[in-house]
Amino acid sequence: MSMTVSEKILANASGEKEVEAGEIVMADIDVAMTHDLTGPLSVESFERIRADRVWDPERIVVIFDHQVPADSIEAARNHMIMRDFVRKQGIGNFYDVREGVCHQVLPEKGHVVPGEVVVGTDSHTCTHGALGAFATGIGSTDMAMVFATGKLWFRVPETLRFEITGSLPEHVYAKDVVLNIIGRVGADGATYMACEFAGETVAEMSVSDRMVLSNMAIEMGGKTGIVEPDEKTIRYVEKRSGKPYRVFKTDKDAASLRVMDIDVSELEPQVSCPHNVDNVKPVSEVEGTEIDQVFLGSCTNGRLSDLRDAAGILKNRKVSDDVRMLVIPASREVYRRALEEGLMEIFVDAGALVCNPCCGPCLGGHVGLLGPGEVSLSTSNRNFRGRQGSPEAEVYLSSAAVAAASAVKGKITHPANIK
Ligand SMILES: CC(C)[C@H](C(=O)O)[C@@H](O)C(=O)O
Ligand code: SF4
Repeated sequence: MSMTVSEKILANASGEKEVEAGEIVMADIDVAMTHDLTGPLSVESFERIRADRVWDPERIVVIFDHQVPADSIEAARNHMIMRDFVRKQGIGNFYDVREGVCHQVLPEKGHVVPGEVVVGTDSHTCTHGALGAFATGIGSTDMAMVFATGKLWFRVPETLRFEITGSLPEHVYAKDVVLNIIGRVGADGATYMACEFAGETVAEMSVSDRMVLSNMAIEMGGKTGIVEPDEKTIRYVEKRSGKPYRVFKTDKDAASLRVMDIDVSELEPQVSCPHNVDNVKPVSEVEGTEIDQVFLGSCTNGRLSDLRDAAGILKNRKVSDDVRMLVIPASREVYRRALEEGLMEIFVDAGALVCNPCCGPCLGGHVGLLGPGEVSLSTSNRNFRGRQGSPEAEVYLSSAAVAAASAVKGKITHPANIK
């Protein structure tokens, strides 16, 4: 039977020859990730169901990223609960406060390979689909069951495949592509679907750019965001992981497959406007909007290429006196490489604040919150009311290049217009 890549992975994981969209399967979990914010509830539920030992400590990854270093007594207590769990269960894959955002660190450290089923107690776990895995966010209580049994049930999703063609114009990035798609499809337009990103534009993209696409699949309701593995994926994975992998691809005549064609050759930089991610406009329509803060970072756009794009614009320029700019590398590896390349010097000289790798103000729980009436331009993935602090603040979302150009001007600016 013809199947999509997601169906093939779920069939393989549940010991079936074939599965169909809509069917319920019980799948073996390859990687189970939890973090400092949602982990304590999983641990509590695990104890409540009287589970004693986790099914396989090697398949569990625990990472602290949302509130690091601890910014409250409650956060410190959460860290203690998780450190204790890790110790008791003998979990070796543990990243304490220093490593960065889960969705960057897991791929970087080789925890994810093509063909796997990856679950995490975080909605942006879909990011890992960029490596050809079926990756999805689950609830903390579901995770307790995964910890205990190594299995989880899934309804096999239908697939919505975006066939993306055309070369990206200057100043246009993966972020613009995915914002444009979300603007067209709507925040609930792909609910419970496997969003598949394909076509020549995706083939041209680096693995890190593909992660931007997969990362935002959840913002249109997607169950996962997946890219079929190719040589770039294999190269990325072989450099970082010794795990065996399986390459699955979509059969074009799979019954559950819907295809949407997207041509990006004329695309302008895109901005998602308050207070919904699908309120997407070309930058020219919002150019000149005054901003108070720029946040360059997160699991969407805190990677080395984003820091490079921003530094390219900030070099020999200054962040506007009216703007606070926060630069938060997505991981320690990104931080380290940015240091080596001299990018951090550029940010500091421009007047930006560089923080330790973490989620930062992305979900309004840690550093750099907004006050009432303030406006933020952020490279992250959500702009709901109150997302980065005050419910009376406004959050716009963009690429790293638009964020950097706007930081210089103090208002939303097309990167071509900074001279
Ligand atoms: C804290 C966590 C539950 C949450 C998520 O699931 O996505 C966060 O990472 C976010 O981005 O809103
Ligand atoms: S960076 Fe933002 S979106 Fe990503 S995991 Fe952290 S809080 Fe969630």
